[in-house]
Amino acid sequence: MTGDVMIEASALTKRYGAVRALDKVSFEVHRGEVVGFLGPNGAGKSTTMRILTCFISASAGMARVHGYDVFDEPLEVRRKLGYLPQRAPLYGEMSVWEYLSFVADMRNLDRSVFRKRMKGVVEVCGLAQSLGRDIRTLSHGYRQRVGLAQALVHDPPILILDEPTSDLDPNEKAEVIRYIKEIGKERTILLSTHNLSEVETACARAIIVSKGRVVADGPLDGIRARSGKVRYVVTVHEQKVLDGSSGRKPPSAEEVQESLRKLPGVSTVSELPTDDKAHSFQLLGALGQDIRPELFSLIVQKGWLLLEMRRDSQSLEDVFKALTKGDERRDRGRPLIDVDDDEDDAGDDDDTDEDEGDDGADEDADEGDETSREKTDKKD
Ligand SMILES: Nc1ncnc2c1ncn2[C@@H]1O[C@H](COP(=O)(O)OP(=O)(O)OP(=O)(O)O)[C@@H](O)[C@H]1O
Repeated sequence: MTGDVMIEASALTKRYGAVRALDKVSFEVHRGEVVGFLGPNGAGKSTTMRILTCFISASAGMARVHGYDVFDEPLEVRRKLGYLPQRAPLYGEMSVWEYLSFVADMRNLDRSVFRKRMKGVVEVCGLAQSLGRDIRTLSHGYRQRVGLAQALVHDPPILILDEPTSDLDPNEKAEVIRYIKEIGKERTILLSTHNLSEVETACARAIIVSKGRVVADGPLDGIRARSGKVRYVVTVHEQKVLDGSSGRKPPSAEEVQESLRKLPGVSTVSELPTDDKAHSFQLLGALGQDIRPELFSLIVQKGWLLLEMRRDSQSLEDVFKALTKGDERRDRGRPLIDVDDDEDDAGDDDDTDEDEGDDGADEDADEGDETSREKTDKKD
């Protein structure tokens, strides 16, 4: 293994027939990091994760997990990682304990090692009260906890979690994220999600993919600052003016907007909805400039009654939207436009359904889904 790189993807490309799902995706995840893997629907998150976990092969490029090549050394890779796919591979008729011991058997774990390990796993996933219950009787949130537990049974140093909180209610989401944070204290985690607040809670770094490409990779603060803009929110009273400005009339929204727009350094002014008797506006300005003094002078000079003024860097959500704009992928596919790397892909140009996984259970159902989705895409 080179240094402490635990996951390495280098120029990963994946084609499903005419669809280029991944286009030279490269990134590294280091020991101890909890990295958010973000992207809109169809951006290529699951495809990347399925390659890293040896469930499908790439059309081109290279990936290593804990220093092992996912194509040449899949058994070592699987030993080193725990994987929670989008739909956890669970057997509803088994109890939680039966299921986890079944997973341990699949992994050839010694019984005594399994029992010892279960203590920690059960605690960190909050399953102590549910071990005897049939999985089918559990809520979504608890099922995801069982999914997390199965990924931890063999004590892997690396976890790959594919949208572990989708389908959960807000309380369940918060719970699962709490468990992930706890687990992340001792492991390296790649966590895919649509939920930006989850990334802000659990991760210090994020990788954003869009249309099969990495469009941002770095600490969250760096990504937020990427837009090069800061945001100001200014709110003034709709019906009152500043004390001592009695001769003046309260401003109209148009007047406020027009005056704000004229301030030097302001690039965009947009009105924000508000329930109060107020006019509220969002302004965008350059990152290196602070226009609050000018804003304040303007407001005093006009005699407006200021209710709120704040300045903050753009939110992760703003940057995410800007970076992934137009990537709705409603067609769930992206046609192959350039074919510049054909020579890399000899013999693997038209990957069809190719789950190589042996995780059983619902994974089989996934495979069926994929086959039919692939057929639909091909027909289209
Ligand atoms: N088996 C398949 N056959 C054909 N196309 C596929 C297959 N699996 C994925 N795709 C396509 O590859 C692209 C990337 O899909 P992927 O599932 O990796 O995205 P994602 O970012 O995980 O999306 P989501 O958040 O919706 O799960 C999409 O256009 C999708 O339609």
